Amino acid sequence: SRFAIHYKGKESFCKAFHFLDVNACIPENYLGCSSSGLDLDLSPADFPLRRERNLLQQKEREEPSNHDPGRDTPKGKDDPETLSTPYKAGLAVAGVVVLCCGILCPCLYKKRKATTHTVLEKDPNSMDSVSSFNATPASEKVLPSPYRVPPSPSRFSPSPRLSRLGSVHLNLSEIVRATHNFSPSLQIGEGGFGIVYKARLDNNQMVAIKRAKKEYFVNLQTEFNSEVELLAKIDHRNLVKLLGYVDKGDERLIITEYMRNGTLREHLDVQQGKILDFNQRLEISIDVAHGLTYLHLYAEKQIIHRDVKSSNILLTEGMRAKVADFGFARTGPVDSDRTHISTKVKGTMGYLDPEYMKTFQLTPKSDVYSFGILLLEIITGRRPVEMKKPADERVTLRWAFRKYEDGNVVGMVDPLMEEVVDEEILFKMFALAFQCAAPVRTDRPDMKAVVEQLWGIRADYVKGVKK
Ligand SMILES: Nc1ncnc2c1ncn2[C@@H]1O[C@H](COP(=O)(O)OP(=O)(O)OP(=O)(O)O)[C@@H](O)[C@H]1O
Repeated sequence: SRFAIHYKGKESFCKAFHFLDVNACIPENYLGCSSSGLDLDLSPADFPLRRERNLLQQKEREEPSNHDPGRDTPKGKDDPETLSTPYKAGLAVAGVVVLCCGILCPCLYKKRKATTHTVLEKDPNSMDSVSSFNATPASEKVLPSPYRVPPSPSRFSPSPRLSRLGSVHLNLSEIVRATHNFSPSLQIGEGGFGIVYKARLDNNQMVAIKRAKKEYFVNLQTEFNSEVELLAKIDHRNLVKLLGYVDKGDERLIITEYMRNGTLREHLDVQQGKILDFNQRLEISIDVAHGLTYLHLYAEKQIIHRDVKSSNILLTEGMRAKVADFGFARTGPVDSDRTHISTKVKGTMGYLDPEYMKTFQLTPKSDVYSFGILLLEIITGRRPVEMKKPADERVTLRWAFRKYEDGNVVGMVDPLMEEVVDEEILFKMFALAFQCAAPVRTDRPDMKAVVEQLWGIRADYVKGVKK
């Protein structure tokens, strides 16, 4: 019966082995091949995940944009030689209007200038200082599928505004004061986007402030806009809340709620002092699954996070988990009859969906894949790739599935966790992780189904604990 319960997980993962063997996907990519089209040029010696992510970003920076608006402008319309007389008359009227604006604008500008460094004001117009997020540029085709359920019109209504968000009135001088002029003593971390500081605002609220690195400034502009635009539309207890931003001069700052207990990865590494027990790990998994379900199904626009990993899961004082870092996130297909977006591969190696890497087709199921890898990480404590282990044990997904097939789920549990967990519960957790990490996205459950399975596992676990 155990086999029957977990069969789907096994079947999917057997296909995974086949897929990975055929495409030489896992080990080779990590060791420097570029079967997916990404020239990652990685070697075991310089494997740190951050480096890979930076390489992916760097690769993207190197790619010239193929939708230069200047180049795309059709000749004729803007060419004065080819304009008709009524068109010229129209231009003359437009010229007068522009002249009037030229006279009036300095007055209007003066009025606006006072608010340019204020962030997320209650007035929805304060968003004007953020460049709009281009969800589907010309190069990112959206392909049709007959399977997608039509979304409700409200979910995809255009130009969502920020007025419903709680807001913090911030300006640069307040942030400079709160961070003691970006003092290293207040630094709490550093990521691909820049340095993160903690700070106490004038209203006594603790916040985290991400400051873009100036040297990467131009290249990170899209990432900044993406993070701000997406975070601004989101309000869910399992997603880190945006409190404000500054986009002024050469400063780009994102202010989010401060998460006192740091990242999930830090806890798995016991850097915060206490070992996570099984119940905490299960609750964290459920929280993350809730957050992702919200992004995929219930947000105003479908959002695909693209960088689900343990260092992007932050924990509150009460050890509730929230998904953070929306720098790579993007909106899903806009039309109801579309299922995926063709786009550049972004994310962190080890968590990246192999089908997305191969086909460049992004769907919410890429997040499901990353969640599967995260689930393995949560139960075993291992990173997705453990470079210090012998070659055949390095890739956690492979290592875990082999043990699972041998029926040795107990032997896979994080050795730091001393608690004895019922074997049946562990089988279910691993089976779910393998389903999520199936190589083909159609074999993966959606996040809502994942949540339901996790609820079932929690119910069984609680029953077992009460016995
Ligand atoms: N809201 C927050 N509250 C508390 N700590 C935070 C917060 N945001 C970020 N941090 C800390 O700052 C570190 C860097 O975060 P950031 O999101 O910039 O990068 P990352 O996700 O770790 O790496 P990368 O951006 O390369 O994926 C995190 O690992 C975490 O320790």
